[in-house]
Amino acid sequence: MTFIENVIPSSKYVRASSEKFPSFAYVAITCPTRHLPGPWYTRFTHLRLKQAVMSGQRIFYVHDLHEKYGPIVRLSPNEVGVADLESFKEIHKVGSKYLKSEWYQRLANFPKPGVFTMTDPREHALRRRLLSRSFSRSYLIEHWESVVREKAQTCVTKIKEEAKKGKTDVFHWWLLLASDVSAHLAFGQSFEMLEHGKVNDLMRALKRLTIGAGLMVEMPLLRLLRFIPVGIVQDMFNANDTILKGAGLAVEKARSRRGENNIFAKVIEDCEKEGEGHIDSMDVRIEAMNIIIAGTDTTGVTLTYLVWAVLQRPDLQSALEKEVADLRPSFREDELIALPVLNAVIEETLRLYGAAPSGLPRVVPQGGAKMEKHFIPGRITVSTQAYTLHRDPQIWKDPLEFNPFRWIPTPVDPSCKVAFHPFGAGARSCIGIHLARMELRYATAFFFRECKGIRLCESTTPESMAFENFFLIAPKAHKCETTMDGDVIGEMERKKVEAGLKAIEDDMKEIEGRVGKKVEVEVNA
Ligand code: HEM
Repeated sequence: MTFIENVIPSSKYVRASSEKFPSFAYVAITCPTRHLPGPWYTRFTHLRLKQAVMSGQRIFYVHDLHEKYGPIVRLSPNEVGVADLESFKEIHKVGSKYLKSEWYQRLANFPKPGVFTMTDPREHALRRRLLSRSFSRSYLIEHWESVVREKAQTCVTKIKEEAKKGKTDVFHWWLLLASDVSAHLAFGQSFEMLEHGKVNDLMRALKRLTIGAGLMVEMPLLRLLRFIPVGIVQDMFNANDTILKGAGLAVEKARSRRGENNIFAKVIEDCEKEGEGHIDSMDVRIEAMNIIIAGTDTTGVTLTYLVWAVLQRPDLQSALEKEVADLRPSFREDELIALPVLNAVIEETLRLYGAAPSGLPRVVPQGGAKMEKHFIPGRITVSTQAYTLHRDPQIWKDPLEFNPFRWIPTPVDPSCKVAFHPFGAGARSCIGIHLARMELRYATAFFFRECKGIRLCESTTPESMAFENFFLIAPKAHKCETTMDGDVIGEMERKKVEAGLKAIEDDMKEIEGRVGKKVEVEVNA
């Protein structure tokens, strides 16, 4: 690979050019996106974009470029950012010819692609149809609602116990909840991670492997690290076989007709009954892992930001606490769906803090496409990011304000409805949406019912909660501490006294300024 190919990889025109004229001038002149708006250096290289990706800043970098250059912006010679609503609809509509880019294939760290990483539309449609039935709302309600409810309740009990003793990290607990739910669905048995307060070895290994895959997709040379015989490095870059072996339990459970089945029992049954599609035992293992990867951090992070957003607004917190306090003790999801404040808070959290706001890369079909007023050539990658569309002032009133009441009454403005896509859109939208919403509703309801008056700890600040963006977002500090310890009224009184003393100090300074000398005052508390 020449230097130029390294800077602009996997591009035919660069390969041809580097053989003849290995010069930047040639690259800039032949760049297929040279006519589009964007910083000058993006005609030559993807390095600036890559730097943003590797430092966890991609959504901010791309968002700033849209603010500066408009809804269509060149991000690298082969990639274009799109924040235009009409183009977004075209790219993600059902039956779209814009297919997932090879980025997803490179992300697949297993021997075969699964539903998330498949790029071939026919292969994907067959697999998706098989899995969809197990993720439909009616199937989930019939078979899994009680499991989700029970786990959300256990999780909140743990949070409350810890919060009363001092402080509790809700980020840790929400991740455990989502992990426990996904694993139970995939394996057909509870790993009791909530009960133990920590993830099990298989989940820990899977997490490391996912981090490794995320790094390798950006820096393919890291694959060489597979040969370094150090435990943590092996876990990140070479643990596929061990993990897939562990995932064999998913197959076992699905094939046994005894005891608790997992979601694949239905998939295999349908597959055998109707003879449509094919899913072998390796596919089941891979999909089991995919569901855990796709269903854990997404839900855990979203719940964490929900708590963070609400606890900063005492009026909203009281309204939510009151709404869920009125539920009957054995409430079900149907009743939660009818609660206006609870659902509005979830929607607004998904708008500003949904865990997957990054660019979703798709390839422009052959022949190219017109987007806004620009022509985008075929085979160029276009990516739309929810982070930008969810903050577009042309679509949302006061877009940066966390205001759940914009969702009441529904339906909201039609363009908001189109632009709102925390779960993606079209044929590749999130298959776990009903499960995720069920978890969000139960966890939020139990939390604000059981943990009345819970507060953010001083360690939880806008800086600690700033986004780190590695495809998903997460709080920079990797924690979100809350507390129910101490006397809330006393705490409020202390704050009032402090505010009063500050006001007196300010007045004194002003008087001193006027009289031109220091004034002594005695405060008797
Ligand atoms: C709040 C929680 C969640 C959010 C914000 C979320 C978000 C998303 C988004 C944006 C996509 C589209 C990705 C793309 O186009 O590249 C997606 C796809 C997907 N999600 Fe989720 N997700 C959540 C929860 C879940 C859960 C609980 C599961 C399963 C247990 C799940 C499984 C999947 C799968 C398998 C796909 C790929 C679908 C396909 O390509 O056909 N997600 N999700």
